[in-house]
Amino acid sequence: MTAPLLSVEKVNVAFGGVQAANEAELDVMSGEFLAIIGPNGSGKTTLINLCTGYVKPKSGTIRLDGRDITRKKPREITKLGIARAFQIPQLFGEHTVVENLMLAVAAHQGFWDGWRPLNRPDFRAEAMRLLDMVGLADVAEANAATLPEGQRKLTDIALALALKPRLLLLDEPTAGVSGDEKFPLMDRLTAVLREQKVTAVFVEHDMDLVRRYADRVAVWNQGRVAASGPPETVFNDPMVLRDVVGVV
Ligand SMILES: Nc1ncnc2c1ncn2[C@@H]1O[C@H](COP(=O)(O)OP(=O)(O)OP(=O)(O)O)[C@@H](O)[C@H]1O
Repeated sequence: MTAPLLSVEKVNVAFGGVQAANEAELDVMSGEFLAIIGPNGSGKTTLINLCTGYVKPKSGTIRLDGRDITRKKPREITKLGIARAFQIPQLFGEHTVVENLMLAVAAHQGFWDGWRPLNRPDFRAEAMRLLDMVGLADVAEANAATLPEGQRKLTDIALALALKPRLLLLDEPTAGVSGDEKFPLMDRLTAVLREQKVTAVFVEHDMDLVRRYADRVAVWNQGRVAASGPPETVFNDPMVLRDVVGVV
């Protein structure tokens, strides 16, 4: 059997009396598009924080391609290949879209030291390549603050791809996006990730999106996976329907 790209092994973390990860176990296979669903407060964002180094577990191990990354800093984890797209895209609104991308490209290449000129042709070319990939070349010169939410999300994805990740973690990629924009956004996102061979884990509350886009669903409940499998199996599980889908 192939080894998982990411493995979460018996991970525990508590905040006060809340057990946000409770002997959590999860394997993510290379090439998967895995959805994480579950009730509010069940630990979905904590899982992302653990895998990106923003929260350290009390016990347990997290591995990327077999390598222990449990105690590594967020920057080191990014370098090893895990990127994250935030629920609320963090863009420099007063700068153009392409300038935002150029900063990410420069940072990834180690040029983020505040004085080197960032406006290099090679940074711009790479930034434009990434924007083209997510379908935003036309708005490259627009101020980031003027973009509609769906395009802001795609810009955020392009920023994450600038880091050349093997695994991308997305916390509610369509949160705040209008109903009309959701499906085109997810179509573009999944196409780009498959084309770039990036494995993805996405936390999602919209079950229509999960049914349509996930290869596999992991149902989070009380800090651990309560069920997992292809969408058609998971959404026919009476426990999931009763305890999770009814409340998400
Ligand atoms: N940094 C923190 N400090 C204190 N408590 C936290 C922290 N992070 C998470 N928690 C708590 O841990 C539990 C799990 O939170 P988490 O955000 O991971 O859940 P979630 O499943 O992502 O919820 P939602 O669907 O509402 O985003 C919650 O009770 C939350 O209040």
